[in-house]
Amino acid sequence: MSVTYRVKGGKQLQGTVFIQGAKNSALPMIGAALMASKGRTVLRNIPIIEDVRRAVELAQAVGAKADLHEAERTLVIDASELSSPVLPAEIAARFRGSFLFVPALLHRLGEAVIEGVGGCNLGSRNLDFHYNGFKRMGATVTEHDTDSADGGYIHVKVGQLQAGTLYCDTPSHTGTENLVMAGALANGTTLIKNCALEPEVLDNIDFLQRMGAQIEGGGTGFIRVTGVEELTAVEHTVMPDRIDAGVLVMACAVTGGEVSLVGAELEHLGVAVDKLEQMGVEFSQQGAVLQVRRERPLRPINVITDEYPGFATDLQSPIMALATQAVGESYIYERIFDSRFQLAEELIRMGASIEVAGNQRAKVYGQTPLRGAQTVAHDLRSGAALVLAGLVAEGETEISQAYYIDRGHSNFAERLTALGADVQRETA
Ligand SMILES: CC(=O)N[C@H]1[C@@H](OP(=O)(O)OP(=O)(O)OC[C@H]2O[C@@H](n3ccc(=O)[nH]c3=O)[C@H](O)[C@@H]2O)O[C@H](CO)[C@@H](O)[C@@H]1O
Ligand SMILES: C=C(OP(=O)(O)O)C(=O)O
Repeated sequence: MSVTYRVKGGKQLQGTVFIQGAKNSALPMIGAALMASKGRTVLRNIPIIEDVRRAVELAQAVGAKADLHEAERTLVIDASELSSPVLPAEIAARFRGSFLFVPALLHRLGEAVIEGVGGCNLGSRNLDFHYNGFKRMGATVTEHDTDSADGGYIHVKVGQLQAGTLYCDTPSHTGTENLVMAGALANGTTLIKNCALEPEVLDNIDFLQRMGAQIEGGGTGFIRVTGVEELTAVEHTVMPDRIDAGVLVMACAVTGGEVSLVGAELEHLGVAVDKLEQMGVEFSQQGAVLQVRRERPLRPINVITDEYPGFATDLQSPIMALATQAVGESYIYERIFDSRFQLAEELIRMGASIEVAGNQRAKVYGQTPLRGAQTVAHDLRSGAALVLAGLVAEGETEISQAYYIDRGHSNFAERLTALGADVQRETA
């Protein structure tokens, strides 16, 4: 099935929009739920996105019962019987979060067979911190035909994971989550150094603690996990998605509108708030509602992506689109991924003036009028960013390969349309 978005520009966004549950919280929680050997896990505020649908299919493929109640945004998982250690390529290679199933398979079945890992193509996306951690805990990791056309598979095997001293060379988001989950049912106390501080990592630790895991130090660079005998199925509400919120803030800002975001938390946006304020976006948090507006002309900005609370790399593409409408020269330095600028060529096709130097530095010269064009979403956030560009472009912007948008933003076209935009989603 191919998905295309069509955006007709020129409408100011006004009104109220609901922020979805966080993709990057929900996915590790689905992996963690497979560690409960009895009972039913209930995850509320689950985002209804393609990555979650794939995660549900993957949970079913390894033998769990997983029912996604879309209208209730609730996922119920019964992992009392797991039957297969195989993460099949046709599902696992379609999203990054598939790799978050590995600790549960190691604990429950003593092995995991990884036929593929997907996710946005952003340059190198190594997994050495994860594999090295599993090895330090006693696992063997064997590659089988990984150079072949079908990619082969990786086999991780262990009797029982043993506690160890582990580390991430840089504070990897899913790396931290996987090592914490590996420690949760291991024999002894595991120390993990240089951990990620992202709010979703903390949400997942909170979930694991409810399940009975003994974890200390979440939110610091050092996490200590003392393995327990078993984890219990519990109920948890997934935190709001700060990237979904950031994208919608920028959608409002690019059109010069005024929008209330229900469920968005300013603090979760980290440095992005300060950068957007410098550009001329006004924020006011009233309880669980974040009010956003932009009246004055947008000012240019310098952005360096960084781990939380730095400027999130997942908001780098949207701010590139926004910067095309700022008056002056903006500078973007992408530090986290080594190839996350494929958006630039698409924005240039729409009339933007952007210079990319090497793979990680870009200058955006604004303000340039944008015109509708045929564009391609190269990954999730570049797809969302093209929708933002389309909101201020003259005429119609077509975004193909838009399955990527559906991977991470639920009902994106409908939510923008409810704010007054003209965005259509088509499938063929
Ligand atoms: C499902 C999920 O949560 N995805 C998020 C997660 O991805 P993900 O967890 O894959 O991102 P990481 O934080 O692990 O990766 C960041 C950088 O570290 C490098 N690295 C990572 C692990 C490793 O073992 N070796 C290594 O070299 C990667 O190549 C990359 O350059 O964090 C990213 C960075 O905030 C976000 O963009 C993604 O939305
Ligand atoms: C890079 C992203 O996701 P993933 O890690 O799931 O590919 C993203 O959410 O922008």
